[in-house]
This record gives sequence, structure tokens and C-alpha cells, in this order.
Amino acid sequence: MKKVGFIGWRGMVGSVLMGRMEEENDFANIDPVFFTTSQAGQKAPVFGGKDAGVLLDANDVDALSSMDIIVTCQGGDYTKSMYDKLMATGWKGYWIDAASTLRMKDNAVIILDPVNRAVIDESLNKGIKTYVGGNCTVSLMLMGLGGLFQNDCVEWIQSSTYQAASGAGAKNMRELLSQMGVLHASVAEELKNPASAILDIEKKVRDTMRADSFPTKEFLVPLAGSLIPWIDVQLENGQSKEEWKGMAETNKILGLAPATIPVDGNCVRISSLRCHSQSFLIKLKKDVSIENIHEMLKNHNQWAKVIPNNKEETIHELTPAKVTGTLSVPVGRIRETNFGKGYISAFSVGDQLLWGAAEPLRRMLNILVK
Ligand SMILES: NC(=O)C1=CN([C@@H]2O[C@H](COP(=O)(O)OP(=O)(O)OC[C@H]3O[C@@H](n4cnc5c(N)ncnc54)[C@H](OP(=O)(O)O)[C@@H]3O)[C@@H](O)[C@H]2O)C=CC1
Ligand SMILES: N[C@@H](CC(=O)OP(=O)(O)O)C(=O)O
Repeated sequence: MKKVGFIGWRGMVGSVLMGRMEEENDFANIDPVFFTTSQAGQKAPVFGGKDAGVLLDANDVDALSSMDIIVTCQGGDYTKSMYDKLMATGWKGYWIDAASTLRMKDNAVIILDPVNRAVIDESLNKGIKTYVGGNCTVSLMLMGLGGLFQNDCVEWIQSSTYQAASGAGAKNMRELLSQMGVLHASVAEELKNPASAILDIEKKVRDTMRADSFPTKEFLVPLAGSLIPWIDVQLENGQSKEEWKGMAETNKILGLAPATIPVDGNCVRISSLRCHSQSFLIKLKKDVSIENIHEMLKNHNQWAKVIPNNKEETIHELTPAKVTGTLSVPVGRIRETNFGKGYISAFSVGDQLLWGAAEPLRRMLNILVK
């Protein structure tokens, strides 16, 4: 059995990965070893009924180099500090990573096997050893719209995102909920009285949100009752890094080098907890009917689900409230637009910790061990 070292297993992405691996009985196929940057020597967790002894030091290159496969959800700083050191030892194992650090390197493959299994297989045959999960919005877009890409229907795509707090990290999720609580508490008494004036309530909420005491350490500004139209760092061309990833990673996942499908749009943080949503304007390359589009999307993978474009099904099936915690990637609002023939709108929702982070890593591990 392959010795698989896990780093970052107790973080948010890592916990979702461990949960999915237990659900799918993946631990039965591996010999797990758990690493930590802060708790070396303490008892290792027991997943899948396997006693893994004690936690090893994640900064110990010798311990890492005795693994056949390493799976890390520890973050980019860890990857930056350990990947090169480990490779310098001549280690021949496989490195599976959730962080963005290595994604665009020539010797790394972005993994999303329902979309690019052929690219992954070809890379394995070539001896490539580094496999990295994609950006969550990119992976979720490709899971939802995979059928259109597979059938070479997309000339370009514009994506406006509605991204959950979880993408910014665990502390940010807590801060969002604290912000919600503070806002509610500021008008709790008034809300009990149906006769109180809503604009007075709104004014109090606004003043609370703008007060210095409002909790904004992580997001820097209010998110609850507001939104933040910037995610990740600023680039010189005016895009945010999150927006830049849309085109760069989509094309790399699809094996298109140089990049041939333009992808762009504004990435926006909103107050959902762990589901990213995206509104698309898609320029089709060919004349395809809406019915054909439905068929292509449904047939591409078992998780993409077409939601008919009516209000009733849309408000019940195409929301973070419905999708959170599931692997389903519903796509709806599919219709022709006023822009003319071949300009199609669509809207998708997906759990950014599942298909957006943990699930592609879990499946890559299975490709290697099965
Ligand atoms: N959040 C996201 O949506 C996505 C994140 N990623 C990547 O995954 C990386 C990790 O993200 P995320 O899982 O959100 O990070 P977390 O902050 O939840 O966890 C990272 C590490 O923090 C340490 N830690 C310290 N205190 C605690 C605590 N109380 N509970 C749990 N862990 C603790 C753990 O390391 P130790 O055991 O060594 O102390 C843990 O592995 C990111 O940096 C990013 O590169 C990728 C895609 C999406
Ligand atoms: N940037 C994403 C989450 C994430 O971790 O992305 P990446 O894996 O590309 O760094 C978000 O904020 O929603």
C-alpha cells in the first residue's frame, strides 16, 4: 500500500477532504501518515479506522521524503517553503496540492478529472509528479459548463462571480457571522415591533456597519449587508488576481497552450458561507439550440445538473442555501440574450470547499493509488 502523507488535514479544506475520504472509504486503499506544522509528537487522528501513530513534523524533509505521495492543504506559504527543498533531495513521489503556488508551473498539472482526465493521464505517462487543485471559481465553472467546452462551443466567456466567505478562509467566515450578529443586535428591539419604521432600522444598521467598532479585521470592510468587488491582490492590468486566474487556469486545465479561450469578468465577495455562484455570458462558436446545450451539460458529468429556466425551480434549486454541502453543480438561467444569436446567459452554483477545493485532490489520489 502507498504511504500517503497529509499536511493541512485539520484546516478547513483538509477537514472537508478527510470527511470525503471517510465517506468514500478511501483510507482502506492507503497507509496514511499525518503531518503538522504545530503539533508534532501528538497523537495522529484516526480516519477510516486506521491508527496512524503520532503526528510528524511537516518541516522535516527526511520524514516527507519517505512518503510515496504527499497531499497538502496547508497553503501556499508551506508549499513555497517545502516543495523545492523536498524536490532537491531527488524525491520521486507525487505531490498533490490545494494551494495556487505551483499551478502555472510547466511541470505541474491542474487537476479536475471529470474535465481533464485525458490531460492528467497524458501527464502521468510523461512522468509528471506535481498535481494541483484549480482555483475554486474556475473548477466550478468547468464542472458546470464542461459540456460546452468538451463540444468546442465556447468562443469566449464572461463570468461575474458571487463568492462565498469560505474562499477567504476560516477566520473570514467567523467574521462574516459576527458582522451579521452585530447588525442584528443593533436593531433587535425595533424588529420586535412590527410598527417600527424600516428606514429608521436601516439607518441604525448603516451607522453600526460604518462604526469603528464593527468587526472588519479580516475583510477590512463590512461584508454582511454589503459586498466586496475585489478578491486577491491587484495586478498591473487592473484585474484582480482572482479574475486573472479565470483565463489562465481554464485554458491550462483544458490543455490549451497557448491560451485560446478568453475568460474575464468581475469577481465579487458576497455573504454566502461556502457556495460560489457565477453569472455567465457565453459567446458560442457555433449555432446550438438551448435544448442541445441542456443535453451537453447533463451528459458531461454526473454532478452538473440543468435547472429549467423558470422562477419556481430557479429559486429553489439554484441557490447556495440548496447546494451547500453537496457535490451537485446546478446550472440554470440558460437562455438566449438581447445581444444576439449565439450569446447565451447561464448561472451556476457550487460548494467551493468540495469541487472548488477538496474533491479534485481526493480523486487525484485515487487515480494514483487504484
Ligand atoms: N479556503 C479555500 O477556499 C481554499 C483554500 N485553498 C488552499 O488551502 C489552504 C488552506 O486553506 P484552509 O483550509 O482554509 O486553511 P485553515 O486556516 O483552515 O488551515 C490551515 C492550517 O492552519 C493550522 N491551524 C492552526 N490552528 C488551527 C485550528 N484551530 N483549526 C484548524 N487548523 C488550524 C493547521 O495546520 P497545523 O496542523 O500544521 O497547525 C491547518 O492545517 C489555503 O492557504 C489555500 O492555499 C485552496 C482552495 C480553496
Ligand atoms: N481565492 C478563492 C479561494 C482560493 O483559495 O483560491 P486559490 O486556490 O486560487 O488561491 C476565494 O477567495 O474565493
